[in-house]
Amino acid sequence: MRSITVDLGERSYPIHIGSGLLRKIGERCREAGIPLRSPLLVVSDSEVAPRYLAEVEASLHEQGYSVVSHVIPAGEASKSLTVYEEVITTAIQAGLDRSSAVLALGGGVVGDLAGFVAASYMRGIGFIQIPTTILAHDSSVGGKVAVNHPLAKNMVGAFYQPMMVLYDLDTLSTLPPRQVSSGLAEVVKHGLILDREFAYWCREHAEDLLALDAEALGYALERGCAIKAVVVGNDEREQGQRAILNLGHTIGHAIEAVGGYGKFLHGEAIAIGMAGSALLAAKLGRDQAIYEDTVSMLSALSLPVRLPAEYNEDELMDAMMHDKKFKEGKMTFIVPDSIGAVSIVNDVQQSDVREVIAQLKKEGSPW
Ligand SMILES: NC(=O)c1ccc[n+]([C@@H]2O[C@H](COP(=O)([O-])OP(=O)(O)OC[C@H]3O[C@@H](n4cnc5c(N)ncnc54)[C@H](O)[C@@H]3O)[C@@H](O)[C@H]2O)c1
Ligand SMILES: O=C(O)C(=O)C[C@@H](O)[C@H](O)[C@H](O)COP(=O)(O)O
Ligand SMILES: [Zn+2]
Repeated sequence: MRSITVDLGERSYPIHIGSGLLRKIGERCREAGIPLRSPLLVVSDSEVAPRYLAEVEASLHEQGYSVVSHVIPAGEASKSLTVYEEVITTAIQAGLDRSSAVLALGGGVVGDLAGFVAASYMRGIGFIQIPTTILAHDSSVGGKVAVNHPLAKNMVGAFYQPMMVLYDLDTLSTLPPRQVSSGLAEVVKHGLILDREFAYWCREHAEDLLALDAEALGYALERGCAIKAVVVGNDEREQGQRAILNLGHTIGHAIEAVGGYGKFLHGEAIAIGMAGSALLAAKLGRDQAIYEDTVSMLSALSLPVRLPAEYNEDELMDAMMHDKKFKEGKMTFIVPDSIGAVSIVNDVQQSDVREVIAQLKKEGSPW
């Protein structure tokens, strides 16, 4: 097992990454000081629960915890205010108190939703992330928790750090191939924003990563978590530099909202968004090679880099203007300066964004 610390003073916490961690969860909760008399709530989804929930519950019971589990339907549509209310109802009925904790067993959907439950139930109780997707190396670290609104992604949420992240890499072996690629989009994003060598490494090792080779995947996820931990440690509430983690998300979030949540997976939408940011970079005078390298990296990871023709430009622009990245009448984009370095550009012209969208659609279907 390897551990990385997210350094946030009194809110610091460890990310434990390794094999066989699910069966140790009970012990970890005891070590973290979660009292036995307060019930725990495990939130999971309909794909993850049949595979991994029993092991988690058994580990908690073994230590003497009383546990209630709430299983949501798998998929992005569950990151909603409706499902949020259902989970809160379970928490109240199960008698969770202010010393209780919520454990998120699943991908980013479960993590973001359960995290918002933990942040808001009785104004905040304990929270533990148990990620089971590649993508969740990103979502389980950093404390952004939220649910979606039909008009805009992650619109209702909070900054709320977990007490720990327990990343059992054994769970990743059951991920469907499309989810593997989607998760790798955020992995390569961490290279594209801050680590040139790592970004090219991802392209070189794309086949190993797609095949879930344990050594390659372990290295990639550790590197991704480490980069994220540093950025969050320096700017927890996105007052400045944390915004670089949003590379590809200005267009990506709009694609998710306009297409209907779940049509494109989050990582797929962000891949198209990262291709768009690289096109914008060329429009703003950066080297065209950035776009070519970005697209070759994403394509090697079996990710889309084009937008289907049916996506309406006005609807996408409208969605972008409801996003958190639209402030004081201006649109923010994270723009690559080179592979491994980006700038936060706060005054992107809408006409440039429209041209980028048109270009992303030019060659038709992304696959
Ligand atoms: N909070 C953040 O900082 C942050 C960062 C990145 C993404 N996100 C959010 O994360 C979400 C996407 O996360 P995701 O890609 O993990 O999606 P997800 O949680 O929907 O999981 C993807 C799919 O894989 C299934 N699954 C999960 N683990 C599995 C396993 N081990 N074996 C088999 N199937 C498994 C799930 O049931 C689901 O169908 C989006 O809502 C995105 O906005 C948040
Ligand atoms: O942690 C962050 O900060 C990120 O931006 C990570 C993103 O990958 C993630 O999708 C995040 O949820 C987007 O945040 P938002 O503030 O744009 O909703
Ligand atoms: Zn993301």
